[in-house]
Amino acid sequence: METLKLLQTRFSEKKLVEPAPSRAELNEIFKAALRVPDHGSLKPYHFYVVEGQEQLQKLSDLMLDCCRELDLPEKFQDKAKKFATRAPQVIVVVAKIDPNHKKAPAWEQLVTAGCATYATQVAANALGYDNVWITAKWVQGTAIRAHFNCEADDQIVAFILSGTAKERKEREDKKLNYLDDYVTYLD
Ligand SMILES: Cc1cc2nc3c(=O)[nH]c(=O)nc-3n(C[C@H](O)[C@H](O)[C@H](O)COP(=O)(O)O)c2cc1C
Repeated sequence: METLKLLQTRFSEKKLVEPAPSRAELNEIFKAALRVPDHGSLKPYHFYVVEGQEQLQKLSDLMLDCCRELDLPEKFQDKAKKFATRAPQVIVVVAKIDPNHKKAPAWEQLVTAGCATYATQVAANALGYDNVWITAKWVQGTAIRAHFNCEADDQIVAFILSGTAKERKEREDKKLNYLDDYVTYLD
């Protein structure tokens, strides 16, 4: 699909089934993610690809642990229990933050990790796949942070649920109707 059209019509899909991007396709996707703007060329992110029932179930169990640790309401526990069945692949994006970097403060590094997440989503879309970026409060849980090797200042910024939409929505650009609310030209 034409690049501009893809960017203008991107949307999330939450009901995801097989197929998900293959290893070779993921390599192409991550090559796109690694080209996002990056003050200081720090590459302040790491991607973990979680696939297969065993690993997805492990992640679901960890989420449940974190719900208990953080005393999250029942609805989060229900979501955690169902997590392993939500998508065939989950791409976890961890912002690897150096709080003492001279040029790029922590917030800039976090923004770069966010850009890398978005680039991952859109690159997968360009290959014909669908996804949704979720987080939820369990990203602060001790067990999940440890599972993804988070150091003290690191932050899990995304679980990208990845696969193919069960029933793909039509692409539309209706969200471009209210540009004036978000854009001001100072001329
Ligand atoms: C940092 C971040 C965290 C998000 N966390 C969640 C989440 O936990 N659950 C959720 O349903 N959507 C979450 N979203 C929003 C979805 O990714 C998505 O953008 C939203 O459902 C709107 O759909 P659209 O992308 O098709 O416009 C998050 C988005 C961002 C940028």
